[in-house]
Amino acid sequence: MATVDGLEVAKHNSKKSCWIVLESNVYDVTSFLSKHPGGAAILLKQAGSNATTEFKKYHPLDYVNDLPPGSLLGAIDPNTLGKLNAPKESISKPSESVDLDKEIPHLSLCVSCPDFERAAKAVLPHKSYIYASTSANTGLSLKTNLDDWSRINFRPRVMRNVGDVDTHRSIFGHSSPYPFYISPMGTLGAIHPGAEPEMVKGAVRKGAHMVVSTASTKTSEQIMQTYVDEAKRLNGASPSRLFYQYYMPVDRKKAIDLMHIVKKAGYNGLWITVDTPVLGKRTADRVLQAEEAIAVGVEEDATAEWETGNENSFAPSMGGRPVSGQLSPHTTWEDLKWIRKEWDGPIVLKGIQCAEDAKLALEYRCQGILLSNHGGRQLHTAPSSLMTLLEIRTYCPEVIGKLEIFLDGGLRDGSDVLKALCLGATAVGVGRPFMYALAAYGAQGVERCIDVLSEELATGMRLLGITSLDQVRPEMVNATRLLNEMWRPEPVAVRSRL
Ligand code: HEM
Ligand SMILES: Cc1cc2nc3c(=O)[nH]c(=O)nc-3n(C[C@H](O)[C@H](O)[C@H](O)COP(=O)(O)O)c2cc1C
Repeated sequence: MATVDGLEVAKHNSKKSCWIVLESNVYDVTSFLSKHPGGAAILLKQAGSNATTEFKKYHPLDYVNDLPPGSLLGAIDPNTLGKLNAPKESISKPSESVDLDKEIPHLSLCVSCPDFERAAKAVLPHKSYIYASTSANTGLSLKTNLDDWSRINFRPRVMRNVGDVDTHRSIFGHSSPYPFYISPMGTLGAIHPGAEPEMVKGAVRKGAHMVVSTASTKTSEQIMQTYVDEAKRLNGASPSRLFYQYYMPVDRKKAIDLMHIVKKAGYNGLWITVDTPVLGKRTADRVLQAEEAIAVGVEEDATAEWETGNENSFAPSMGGRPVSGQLSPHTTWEDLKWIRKEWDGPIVLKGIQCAEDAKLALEYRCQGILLSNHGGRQLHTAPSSLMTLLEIRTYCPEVIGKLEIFLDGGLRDGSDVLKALCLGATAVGVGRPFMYALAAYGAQGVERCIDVLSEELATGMRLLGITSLDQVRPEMVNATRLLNEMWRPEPVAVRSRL
């Protein structure tokens, strides 16, 4: 392979000709600028420079194989690395990389979930914090998620000998000390240098289950390897299991290949995300991208080239842009038939938002449903998962007991977990609190966040008058306020009295 001089690379630093160094190779990404789902600006900031560190925050290295043929120009001459440009400064406030030296609160000061968000905000680059914290449109779905938990109250019983409590629950036969798991979240490399493996370490050390995102920074195999290594280090003592969140590639062959990779790697179940036929409107991310583009002198089109096509092989993740090819607007219930042929383990549909679809999931022989509105990042004013659970209890209660029922969205306290369980949930997913804990403290933060939720749960159980999660009952909560607002079918024929 030819050797390229650093001085030559440095000259190709504009949108007319944009070269970057990744690991030891030089790539011409000029024709890729308008196709990059992360936008042209982020590549142009690296034009003529070594983009490896920045690249690794977002992508596994094998992404370079998806550059157009002919992009690889040769190996960078190692003696000329000093002649490369320095990457252009980002406009992101306060800094572009995770700065672990920044003043963050001592971990012991994190005693409830919101404390992790404050710590993360102090340490995260502005762009990463926006990615993690924001939601769709004006943010109303996220607000509903958070609010609805406070609209249900407990109905506690007293004098019940609550000395010892057991918080164990199983997901598809895999027992865990907790009835909550870590929700799948993409692009953790932008949150912590250790990315998904760092999150896995925290989960395994505490015995919590975790669902791994298709849009991860590391490959599914690398993430599983960390799990295996960490479990081995603990002499197999951790009951943790990894499940896989699946964004189905449009291309059938790629979709099947991905399932085979995941199965071979040893994931214990497939969480198929179904609330994402297109990406929701990620308002804050889009503003940020536009600001970045203006700062490097490119105007991002409202619809870039890659948004109009149908095919590529990638997952949606960070940023305000949809990635075509992975978000298939054409998916239907019938697809579950061929998926079932390829995947013989448990299937959970992630993103069920009404009773009718819960019933369909049962008819299509899924093993579980996850009631979720994607953390408020998809449909503007979508229902909270709690509201969907009440609908299911009212209109198709037979689903509960036949399917494993999961909920996520806005859970920020162990007592929220308890409320969901009282109403029939098998277990719940928690997203952002773990992301924030990872951002500020790495695996240790993840462990701490598990402890916080677990302690709140155990205290809640005692004060509610139960000692095991087998004792939870719907009459232990008062859900009247939410029930009053629950969807009801239109009366069939209302005759006018006028
Ligand atoms: C060289 C080949 C590259 C390919 C094939 C590629 C591909 C992609 C794809 C498919 C996405 C969509 C989401 C995802 O799967 O994560 C994406 C997003 C993104 N990429 Fe790249 N990328 C490349 C280089 C880079 C480089 C060098 C950087 C940074 C310097 C970068 C930064 C980003 C960011 C930040 C996003 C998220 C969107 C945003 O927040 O703006 N990419 N890229
Ligand atoms: C930053 C971020 C990234 C996410 N990435 C994914 C993803 O890649 N796949 C997916 O199915 N859900 C994704 N989600 C949704 C979560 O799995 C989950 O539904 C949601 O975060 C739960 O809400 P909570 O964050 O309020 O706990 C993401 C959520 C956030 C906040």
